[in-house]
Order: sequence, then C-alpha cells, then structure tokens
Amino acid sequence: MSFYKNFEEYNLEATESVKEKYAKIIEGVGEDVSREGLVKTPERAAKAMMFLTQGYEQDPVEILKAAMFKEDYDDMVIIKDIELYSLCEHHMLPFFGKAHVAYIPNGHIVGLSKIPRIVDVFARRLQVQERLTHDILECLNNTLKPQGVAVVIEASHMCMMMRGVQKQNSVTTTSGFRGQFEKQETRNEFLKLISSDLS
Ligand SMILES: Nc1nc2c(ncn2[C@@H]2O[C@H](COP(=O)(O)OP(=O)(O)OP(=O)(O)O)[C@@H](O)[C@H]2O)c(=O)[nH]1
Ligand SMILES: [Zn+2]
Repeated sequence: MSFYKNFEEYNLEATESVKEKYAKIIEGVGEDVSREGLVKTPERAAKAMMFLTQGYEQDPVEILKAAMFKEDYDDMVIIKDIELYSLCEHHMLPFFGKAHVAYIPNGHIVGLSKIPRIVDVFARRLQVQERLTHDILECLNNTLKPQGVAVVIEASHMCMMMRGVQKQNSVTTTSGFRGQFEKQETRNEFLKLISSDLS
C-alpha cells in the first residue's frame, strides 16, 4: 500500500462507518445533523479522523528500508524540530509539538525525509506521548541498527488545555536513548545541539 495516498480515499468502507457514527455524535450533543451547516459534517469529520489515524495502515519498516544507503559516516545525525500532531488515546483530543531525533550510523544512513515520515506514522494513531517516543526509538533502533538513537518529544496536550485541568502553558517532555546515547557525554552533546540555535 502506498503511503503517499490519502487513507480515506482507499478505505471507503471504514470511512462510511465512521461517518455514520459522527452523525450519531452530532445528534447526541443535541444538534440537528440535517441542517445546512452540518449536513456534510459527518463525512468531513470521518475523512479527517481517517487522515489523523492513517498510521495504522502504514509500515514504518518499509518506509525506512526504501531509503537506506551504505555509508561510512559515523558521527551524529540530528533532525530537530520535526512538528508532530497526534491524538491522545484517553480523550481523542490532539497533542502537538516537536520531535527531535538523532542517530549514529553503523554502516548505513537513511534518507533524511524518512525520519519525519516515521514520526508521522506513529503520531497518526491514538497515542500517549511516552509510547509515541518509544515507538519511534525502537523502530529506528531495530531497522537501522545504528550505534545509537535518541528521541525527544516536547508536546502540549489539548485535553489539559481545553478541558480538565485547563493549563495553557504546560509542556510535556519525553525522551528515549539507546546505544551510544546511553553514555552521558553523547547524550549531552545531543541535548546541547537540539537546544542551540545555530542561525
Ligand atoms: N501519561 C500520559 N497521560 C496522558 C497523555 N495524554 C493524556 N493523558 C492523561 O490521561 C489521563 C486520563 O485520566 P482519567 O482520570 O482517566 O481521565 P479524566 O477524568 O478525563 O482526567 P483529567 O484530564 O484529569 O480530567 C489524564 O491525566 C490525562 O492528562 C499522554 O500522552 N501520556
Ligand atoms: Zn487526553
């Protein structure tokens, strides 16, 4: 299955089923789903939800393996400030922020764009930030088999902003380190580089 196509386009049956349920939700909150402004909303919302959860149908290993190249470079590669949007599995409300990913190659490098693609594959699911962090970390570690891999995610959770505890400025940081990044010196170099503004 191509990961470049809109998920809802080739998953019409599932989209139709989600659409019917959104119509019930709209009625459930006391609205009239047949009024002009809402009549197409179940379909729009279903397409949006299918898009936001398309990661279930994508194979991150396939994505990485499509662009792994033999190369002797064995210093740190960092892709920082990768914007991410996910849905918390507790409230199905968005959490969003940035991922910073690094690895130290071990004979193979990977096409740079594949790292943000992997972030999206795991973010476009019902998630908790901790599992999202580890999913990205383990996928890179097991597929690339690098000398080390590091993932840091900083995110704001709408379920803590719009409702519940209603804290507008809290940011949650999660991190995971494998291989060389378990050494303090390497980890510190990575943390210094992601917090610096080189421009
Ligand atoms: N660890 C973790 N918790 C999350 C994440 N996203 C949302 N949560 C939390 O999931 C918890 C669910 O707690 P519950 O007490 O079952 O739900 P609730 O009554 O809606 O809780 P409140 O949000 O405190 O009103 C809340 O504390 C959320 O803040 C996440 O990515 N990681
Ligand atoms: Zn939540």
